[in-house]
Amino acid sequence: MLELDGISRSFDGRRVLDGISFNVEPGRLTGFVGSNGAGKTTTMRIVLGILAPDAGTVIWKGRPADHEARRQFGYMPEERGLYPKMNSLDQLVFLARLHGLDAAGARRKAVGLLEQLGLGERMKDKLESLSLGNQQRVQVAAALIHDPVLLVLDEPFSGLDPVTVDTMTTILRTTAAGGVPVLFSSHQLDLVERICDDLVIIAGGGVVARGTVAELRNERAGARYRLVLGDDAGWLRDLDGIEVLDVDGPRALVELPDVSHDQRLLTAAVQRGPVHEFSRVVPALADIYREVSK
Ligand SMILES: Nc1ncnc2c1ncn2[C@@H]1O[C@H](COP(=O)(O)OP(=O)(O)OP(=O)(O)O)[C@@H](O)[C@H]1O
Repeated sequence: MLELDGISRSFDGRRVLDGISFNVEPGRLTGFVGSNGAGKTTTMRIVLGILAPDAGTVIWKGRPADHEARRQFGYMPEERGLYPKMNSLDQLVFLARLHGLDAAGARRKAVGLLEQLGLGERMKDKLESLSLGNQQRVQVAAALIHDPVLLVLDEPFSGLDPVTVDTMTTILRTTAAGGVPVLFSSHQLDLVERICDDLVIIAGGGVVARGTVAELRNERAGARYRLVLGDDAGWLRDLDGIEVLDVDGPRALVELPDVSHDQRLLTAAVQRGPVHEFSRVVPALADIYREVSK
């Protein structure tokens, strides 16, 4: 539904984005990952129309995104940008009115969102008096105040404790479940791996990997297997065509010529005795990230 097609952008003659293309599908959480300075914020700003690309197109529902389409996008910028001295309710009412709601409608919407985000009791407190996690919730509320058709968030999880991470995750999931494409950047790979449906990794100005987390992990999994047997696994060294990488008592790590040999290995192990664990070693997202970002 959101499509980035060949987006390029330079600053002071230095090319930061060089033909970035990927899609963000409705109803899915897409994680956007890349090292510091890889160009995530620049990409998001281009999606929102805050920055213009030197080349390429942002396409929304099959057409180049124009001002009208972008008015309906929701954005939580890296620099946040709400007023610290104003209370949450007033800020949200103000934003809702900018989006065309009347006074009563704006208030209803703002109160509803704040209550949904667990801030009902604090809505009259100045933003600066709230904890970082609660401030972040207000920032998300600001991005959601006009029921956006697309939600883009720059590092929404940064600085949050595990409980607030869960609240933020629920907010993003609920938004996605309503059919909204959600794109968020993060440096917390374990978190990205856990919550996102699709993943885009950028490095060196381009997209170096994209797909579902499972696809990316399975594509890069070799034919390496971990076994935990009933007793010493040293006998695996005598099996033809199997490279034993490590044996530690009943535990072993082996490499097969390819995955089609796995049943032969399993059968041999079962014939010898109990098999407590037999699993293909699949790389973690952090390993994939390291590999593709080199
Ligand atoms: N307005 C600007 N003028 C000059 N250079 C810029 C500008 N905006 C971004 N850059 C440069 O472009 C590169 C990409 O920056 P960007 O903020 O998009 O990266 P990022 O992936 O979001 O990084 P981080 O993870 O650290 O937030 C950086 O080298 C940055 O210094």
